[in-house]
Amino acid sequence: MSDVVIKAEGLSKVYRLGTTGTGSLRQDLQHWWTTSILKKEDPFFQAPSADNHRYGQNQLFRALHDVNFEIKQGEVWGVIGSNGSGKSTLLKIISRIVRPTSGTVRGKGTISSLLEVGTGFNPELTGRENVYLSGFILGMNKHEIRQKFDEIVAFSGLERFLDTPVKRYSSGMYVRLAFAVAAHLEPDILILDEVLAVGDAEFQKKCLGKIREVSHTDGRTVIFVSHNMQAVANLCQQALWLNQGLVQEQGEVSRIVNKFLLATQQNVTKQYWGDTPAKAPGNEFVRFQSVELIPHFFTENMPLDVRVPLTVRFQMRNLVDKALLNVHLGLYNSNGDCVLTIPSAATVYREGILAGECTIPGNLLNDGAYCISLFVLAGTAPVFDLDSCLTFELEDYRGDESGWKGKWWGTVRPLIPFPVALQEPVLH
Ligand SMILES: Nc1ncnc2c1ncn2[C@@H]1O[C@H](COP(=O)(O)OP(=O)(O)OP(=O)(O)O)[C@@H](O)[C@H]1O
Repeated sequence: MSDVVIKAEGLSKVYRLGTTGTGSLRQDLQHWWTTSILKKEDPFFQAPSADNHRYGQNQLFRALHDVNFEIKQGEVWGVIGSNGSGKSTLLKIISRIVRPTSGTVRGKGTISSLLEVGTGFNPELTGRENVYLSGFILGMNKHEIRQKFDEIVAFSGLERFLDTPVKRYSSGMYVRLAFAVAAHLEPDILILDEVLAVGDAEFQKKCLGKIREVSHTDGRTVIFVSHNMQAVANLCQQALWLNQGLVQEQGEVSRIVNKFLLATQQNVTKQYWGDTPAKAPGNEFVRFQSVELIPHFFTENMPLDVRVPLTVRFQMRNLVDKALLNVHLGLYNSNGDCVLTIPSAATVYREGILAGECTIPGNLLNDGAYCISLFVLAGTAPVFDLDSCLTFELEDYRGDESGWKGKWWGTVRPLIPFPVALQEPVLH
């Protein structure tokens, strides 16, 4: 299709132990710059140890395997996955810093990658000189760079260190400058790796704002790696979930993030889209504003236990006057089985914000991980599915009178009175 700007087909990457790679992105880039561009020896280079990498036969390690996806013009994609799942490798391949072992990535338009900018920094040159150098490497002329220079410097907040060689910068300062350069070059495609892992909260907020501006206002394509699921969910429309080098799933961001969180057992007990209505899940009929799981009693740092009643509360904008709507709450266990469905009554609503809540009683669900989906229907016709919007885990309180301390068999474990009494004692 004509609006596809990046297409990856059958992408695989196999690393050979000890050829290159330190496990640290900055050191990798520094090593590549020193050895491949400056043609010098890198005195600080250390190959990764076998302790922290799982290598297969013949010292080969498969970092990516048969990865396929298409990214369209103006889309913002989040690449998510656990540590070592291949996210940075994928970004390095798209940025053309690393070659795939097999498969292809085809791109359309200019790519500005935080990796590439960071790689281009010469440690001996000052911040100011590196801004110009990066601009030149990325094809800008002196006049264009000068026009952007003040904005880049102001964004980085590094005015006082502009004439300091970047080898004296902390890794946070380094990334601030690299991000400022990459984001201000007006690329067609902006590639960002873990920009939120460094820097203070204020800078992270600024980065998020800039990414939003680059994508929403300027309509550019952004690919964004982060471990911050809240940021991914707020910023991106699509997500690609990598698991041990394989694409576990890809698609609409909230569905993928929630599945990932459920799989990695991180609880999501609240989602709020009130500040970002354009990003809120929904369509031309309804749009969700918030959804929340409220335990009736809760001890901080203690797992939720099976006795606790759980209220699910949501707010949703109804965009069609006199719409006949009903909402179904679906509760699923970690096998994907539907444990129960709770329907609201079908009602004709005026246009406006609807609020609903229902409570799953305590002493009903078994130990385990759960997710909740909300389905909006018009009678029986589907209107919108808010898939896997809340995830949580329950633990048994292990205080059962039967003395059994393990998990109960069955999908549910309701507390149903079961008195057993001696009816006819044997008389001796
Ligand atoms: N140059 C290299 N040589 C050998 N192995 C490498 C090299 N670069 C990465 N790896 C290995 O490939 C796997 C994928 O690494 P990658 O950095 O792409 O993962 P990631 O998902 O970005 O991880 P993280 O979230 O920790 O940054 C890891 O096990 C890593 O140790």
